[in-house]
Amino acid sequence: MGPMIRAHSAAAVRAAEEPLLAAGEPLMASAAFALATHVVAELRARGRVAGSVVLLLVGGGNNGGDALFAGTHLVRRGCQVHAALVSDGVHEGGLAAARAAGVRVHRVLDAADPAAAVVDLARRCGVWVDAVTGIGARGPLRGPAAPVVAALAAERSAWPQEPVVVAVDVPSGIGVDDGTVEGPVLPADVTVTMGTAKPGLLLPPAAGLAGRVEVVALGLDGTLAAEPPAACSLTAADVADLWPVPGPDDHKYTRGVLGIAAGSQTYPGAAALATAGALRTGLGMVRYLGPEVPADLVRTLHPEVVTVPGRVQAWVLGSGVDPADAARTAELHEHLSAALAARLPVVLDAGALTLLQEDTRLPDLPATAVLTPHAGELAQLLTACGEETAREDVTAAPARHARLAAEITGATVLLKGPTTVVAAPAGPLFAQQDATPWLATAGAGDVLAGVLGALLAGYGDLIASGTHDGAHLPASLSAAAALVHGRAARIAAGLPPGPGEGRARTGVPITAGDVAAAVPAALRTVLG
Ligand SMILES: NC(=O)C1=CN([C@@H]2O[C@H](COP(=O)(O)OP(=O)(O)OC[C@H]3O[C@@H](n4cnc5c(N)ncnc54)[C@H](O)[C@@H]3O)[C@@H](O)[C@H]2O)[C@@H](O)CC1
Ligand SMILES: [K+]
Repeated sequence: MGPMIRAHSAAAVRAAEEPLLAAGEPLMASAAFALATHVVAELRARGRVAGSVVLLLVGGGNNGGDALFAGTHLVRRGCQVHAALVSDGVHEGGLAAARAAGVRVHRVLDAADPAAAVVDLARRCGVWVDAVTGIGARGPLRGPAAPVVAALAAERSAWPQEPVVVAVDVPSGIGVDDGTVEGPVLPADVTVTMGTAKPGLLLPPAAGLAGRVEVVALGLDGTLAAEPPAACSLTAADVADLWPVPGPDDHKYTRGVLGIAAGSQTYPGAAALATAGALRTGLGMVRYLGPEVPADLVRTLHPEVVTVPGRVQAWVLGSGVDPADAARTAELHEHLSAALAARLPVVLDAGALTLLQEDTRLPDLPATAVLTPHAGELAQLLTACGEETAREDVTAAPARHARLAAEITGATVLLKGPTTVVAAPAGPLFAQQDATPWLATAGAGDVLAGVLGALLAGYGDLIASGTHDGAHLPASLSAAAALVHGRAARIAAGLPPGPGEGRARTGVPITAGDVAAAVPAALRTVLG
């Protein structure tokens, strides 16, 4: 289990590089050697290295320079290397070294149709190295590089035996700092990233185009370790560090009591699923508060649940609650007021998000309130806050919108999606890609609310005491809950717990109940 994947912004990487470059550190030489090593490893994994034909797509900056120098090493390893120059000027030293080493240079921009010329060349190459732009990119790809990359992206998926695509630093054209994809991008199998990961390699939708991310430290790790990351992804090891494990002196109240006000006459299942998620996560007690129908169901399914009011250390409010139900929303308001007054953590899900939209407290929430919208709910919430937003705006830039909502409301925002993004008003963004598309099923969100609520309840006293690290703890716990929930879904679907683990398999359909039932198995892979 590796440590947290930390990503830093382009500006932070440049600032960290500066003193090393000033001291004469040969960063590009190191980057190029590491890149060549990774290309060789990919070739070896697929057959032989010598005799392989490699295409370098070379842009006008140092990103292209990395590839040209890497080309010299690949020639030495017996590869036939072609460099397609997709910019009028390219790194001079790199070009001279590449030519001297025997890299075949193609000035494709002189062709009548540069995209067709590159595709022609690419068809002869088993590995494509994407070095058009790196952290120096401004906006989506433009100029002649844009149609070239678009043509290669189309060509790649049309191949019976797809080429291996290795992106240098980032897949060219992604939003390096925000993970947006606003123009053509060539999806990579591997991204060899320099110094540290970049936010766009973790954040959706760009993260889905980066493939496996290999970080080449380049000696920047010391400097960057002291810098808070711009984005990060928790690993199982991080979650194990965060997870509350009971000691011999613990009892149910010290382990955490979670109040759940979820479910309704119309949607009683939400109450059962949120409760199931919470109980399987492990906590002292669940107190379910709601009308008779869901309460009966909860008691029948989970006799360990208490259904009378009393002390709690965290709340889950709103899953399966109809915002048009006046009596029920009045109860939610009451619970929310009590939670906020006591500085207790509170998960605001589904119906609670809708009722928040008319609430004067919306811009004044603490980071200990965790909102759990999906893209459509986040768009509605932002619109209610005066930021006209459509669902598509959120899916195109999830991190930016989650952060905006956190800044406006003061709350922590867990944005549900294929990749879960967590944003607090300050501090790093979290991106968790632990689940499987099978998790897109009714009730899965209720289970997540329960898992998160239980985890927050375990930290409830600490959070209420205000002695924790400000905004960061609820965000870290939210990311941890997303990881465990995602792993539970994978296990329930018959997949290996971590996305990178085991043979690629399709998995089988799951229900939300299956996910809740698999939470202990997911925790076994985390806590051991
Ligand atoms: N500073 C250094 O010595 C090091 C830099 N490294 C590499 O250098 C990269 C950064 O190099 P640069 O700062 O030269 O920048 P890049 O090479 O990332 O990009 C700059 C080039 O891309 C063009 N460009 C910018 N936006 C574009 C767009 N939207 N569409 C098409 N072309 C666009 C520019 O005109 C310029 O030619 C890193 O990503 C990394 O790969 C590594 O070699 C490590 C050491
Ligand atoms: K690149």
